[in-house]
Amino acid sequence: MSETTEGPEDRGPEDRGPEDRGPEDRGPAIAASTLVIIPTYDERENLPRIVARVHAALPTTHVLVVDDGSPDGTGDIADRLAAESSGRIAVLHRTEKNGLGAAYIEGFRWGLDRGYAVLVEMDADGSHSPEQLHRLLEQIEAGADLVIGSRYVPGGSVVNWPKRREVLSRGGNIYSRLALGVKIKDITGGYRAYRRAALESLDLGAIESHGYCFQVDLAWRLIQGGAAVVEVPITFTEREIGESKMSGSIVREALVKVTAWGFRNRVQKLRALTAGTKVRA
Ligand SMILES: Nc1nc2c(ncn2[C@@H]2O[C@H](COP(=O)(O)OP(=O)(O)O[C@H]3O[C@H](CO)[C@@H](O)[C@H](O)[C@@H]3O)[C@@H](O)[C@H]2O)c(=O)[nH]1
Repeated sequence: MSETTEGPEDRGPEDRGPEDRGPEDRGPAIAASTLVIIPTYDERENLPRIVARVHAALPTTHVLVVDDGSPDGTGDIADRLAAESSGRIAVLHRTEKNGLGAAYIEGFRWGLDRGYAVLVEMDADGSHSPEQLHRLLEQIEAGADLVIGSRYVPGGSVVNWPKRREVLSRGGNIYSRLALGVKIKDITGGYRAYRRAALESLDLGAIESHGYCFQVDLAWRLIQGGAAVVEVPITFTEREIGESKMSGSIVREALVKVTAWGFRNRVQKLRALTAGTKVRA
């Protein structure tokens, strides 16, 4: 299904100890065992910029690009970046566009197999600022299982997003909160850091969400499992180059799935209530 291009050294974080921390290390110590996963579809101009920003902000952090056979040649650019990266960038090539969820799951598996302590989700288009990644990692170091970079907590913001997109996003978050009974303000947000144990606790093979409701799906599964989920404020900036891959079918998938999860949860709670046991969330 997919093939990997790795940088020349192909060293996972398990190969490095604290003695390897040099003066170039910036940000929290855990940055050196962090993998930033960047899914790409037609992001040829954005990819080199975002990768350079990640490494300028956190020089020891590794990057995995998961490209779905982008027609614009993003995959070739990713290969070139990997070849020049001294092992800090790797690339997973998938044969065709198959959704954000499937791309991330393949990236998570790759990162878990190689021993990374933290796995980060980040868009390629610059909406998620690598300069704010340390905020997410600091919360992982403080004990969180999942940290969501949040546009909708105090201090968070959205810059240059078309009004209808912001309304859709805010509406989707309010609907998810009501349907699922959770307190998270930005459960659809895609700038995240996962502690590896949190991902290991999930049956990744059972996750079928294709589009952006994948974000809700994962957070919801973790909340139900009792994980510590924390939001930190971020500034989300609309892309300057290229186009969003958001579509009607992505919105419909989210609406149908979130409604079904919420309904199922209410039924479970009712059953538990009558049986005298407790259901999370
Ligand atoms: N490999 C792969 N990558 C994809 C696919 N679809 C989208 N991507 C990549 O996923 C990232 C996000 O896609 P965009 O289409 O730019 O997202 P957006 O509209 O800005 O989405 C925003 O809202 C989503 C839903 O709330 C969020 O999940 C996302 O993080 C962001 O906040 C980009 O790097 C894009 O290339 C796919 O099928 N396959």
